[in-house]
Amino acid sequence: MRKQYDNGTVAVHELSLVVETGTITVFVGPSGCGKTTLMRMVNRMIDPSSGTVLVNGTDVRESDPARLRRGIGYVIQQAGLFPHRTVLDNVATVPLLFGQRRREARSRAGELLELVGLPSELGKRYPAQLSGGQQQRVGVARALAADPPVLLMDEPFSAVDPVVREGLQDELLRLQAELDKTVLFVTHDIDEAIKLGEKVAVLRQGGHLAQYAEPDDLLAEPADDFVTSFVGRDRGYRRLSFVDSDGIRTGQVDTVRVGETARPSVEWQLALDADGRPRGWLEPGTTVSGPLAEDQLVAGGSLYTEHAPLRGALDAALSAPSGLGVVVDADGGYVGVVTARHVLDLIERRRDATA
Ligand SMILES: Nc1ncnc2c1ncn2[C@@H]1O[C@H](COP(=O)(O)OP(=O)(O)OP(=O)(O)O)[C@@H](O)[C@H]1O
Repeated sequence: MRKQYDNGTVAVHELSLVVETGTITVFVGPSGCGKTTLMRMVNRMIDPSSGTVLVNGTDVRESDPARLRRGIGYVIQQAGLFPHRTVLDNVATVPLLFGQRRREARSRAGELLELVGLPSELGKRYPAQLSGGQQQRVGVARALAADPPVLLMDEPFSAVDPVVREGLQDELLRLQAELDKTVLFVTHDIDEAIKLGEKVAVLRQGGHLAQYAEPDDLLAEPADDFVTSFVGRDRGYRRLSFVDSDGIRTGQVDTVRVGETARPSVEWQLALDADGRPRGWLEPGTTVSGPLAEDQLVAGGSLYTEHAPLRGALDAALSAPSGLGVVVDADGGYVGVVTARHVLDLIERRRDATA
């Protein structure tokens, strides 16, 4: 399909692509490359100049717009909530519009708030009384209220800080594992695209499709210079997100307990809390008199949960002051340590094995 606006701007140039049902497909590209135009052609807020959009095999132009949009949730940046309605009524908007009883709609809205990770008490507040990340979750809950099979998400997380953003991304992946929606997700952040997309469509100016591939393939074999520059210089490192850590060597390190007496050592010692979770490092040569307190510790690096992809293991090693990445189990308990050398050895061994 193609979209040329009245002023002559070609926002989408002869784009043709199929999105798998029940998966997250991410559209990524620089500002102005036609991503929003594309989303809006799917729910008929904009009509294509030529070509067709099929949803479940039906041309959207043959569907009644109100019915069509009921089956397609739309989440946008800044959430776009109604400021004078409570959070609960915001979420219940569409079901009410379609004649559901107020009591039922509100009770379902309360369930949806919990589903997106918000306490239902927040339902009584107005949008301005929530943080940006909470508003974004309400936006997702509202889009899910009509239980649409298709969700359009247009830069839904770009207005929040990186930490909140990561939480929202994790939440979306968790929800998707449960709900199996067909999600079309727009972003200009390649890291977000790679994390969320089962397939990623890279667009360039004029809505040209530069590459449509699974994230790992995109990083391994960018189709051209544009995609190469877009996926960035760190793509070798990013690709480790898709590499398993089977067979990685790990080691052990001396541990001490916070609140107990620690012996001086010429080695780094890892401090654990009473539940065996890492709290930080005791630097070599530190003398401790009396029970070990948290303020005597050097902050640790990122933690690597065992069996997670290799990127986390390398990051843990590189970010630890001791150079020893801390490996934890699913409950956060200390398991062992991993070094950058261990990660590189594993990569080399695998390369040798396939050569
Ligand atoms: N109503 C309109 N009339 C004319 N041109 C438009 C209109 N809407 C968008 N455009 C132009 O079409 C192109 C694509 O816009 P679109 O909003 O789809 O891009 P985008 O990739 O979503 O951008 P961003 O990442 O900045 O949101 C841009 O050049 C834009 O200026």
